[in-house]
Amino acid sequence: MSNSKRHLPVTLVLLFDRDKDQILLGLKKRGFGKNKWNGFGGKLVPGETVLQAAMREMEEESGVLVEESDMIKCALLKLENQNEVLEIHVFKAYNWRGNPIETEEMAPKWFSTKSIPYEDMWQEIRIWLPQVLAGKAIIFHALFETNTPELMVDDNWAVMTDYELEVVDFI
Ligand SMILES: COc1nc(N)nc2c1ncn2[C@H]1C[C@H](O)[C@@H](COP(=O)(O)OP(=O)(O)OP(=O)(O)O)O1
Repeated sequence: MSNSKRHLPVTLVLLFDRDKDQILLGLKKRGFGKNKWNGFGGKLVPGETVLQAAMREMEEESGVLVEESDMIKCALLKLENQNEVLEIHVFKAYNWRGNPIETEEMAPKWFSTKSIPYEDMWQEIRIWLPQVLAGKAIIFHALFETNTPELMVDDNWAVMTDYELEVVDFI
């Protein structure tokens, strides 16, 4: 990986209802990743830690409050294209306050963990999410090719050309 590329940290929170074996996903209503299902998260604001950003974005996008102590770090995704490395800090949570509501950015929906809508999600999720569902902590590094216009499917994240997935004890 090139260290000279811009590294952009963002957060992603996955909420699990253990009793019902369900995961909360949101359909992105606008901007980057519009019409894709994903967890809840986004960019850090200046002065914020990754954990603070994860809590804030979760509440802003879903109306659900997850306490800091209930955020469990479960994955670090390093998604690299020609220009930058998107570093996605992924947390899972089993405890929260409030009920999910539709917001300006996301329309939430509970899914059985056995029927995740992978076909309507970012392409790399189907590779790493099953590991997280199995209770593993992972570091995932993927390379994306962006200069093949005829293959462009996801804006700047056209085609994943290679990846490594490492199961780790902690992140
Ligand atoms: C490129 O592939 C991606 N894969 C996955 N799994 N998740 C992604 C990918 N690209 C973005 N995301 C996720 C990571 C974050 O949770 C959000 C970023 O969303 P956004 O760019 O809208 O960030 P915000 O801070 O909410 O943006 P604005 O407030 O400026 O709208 O998407």
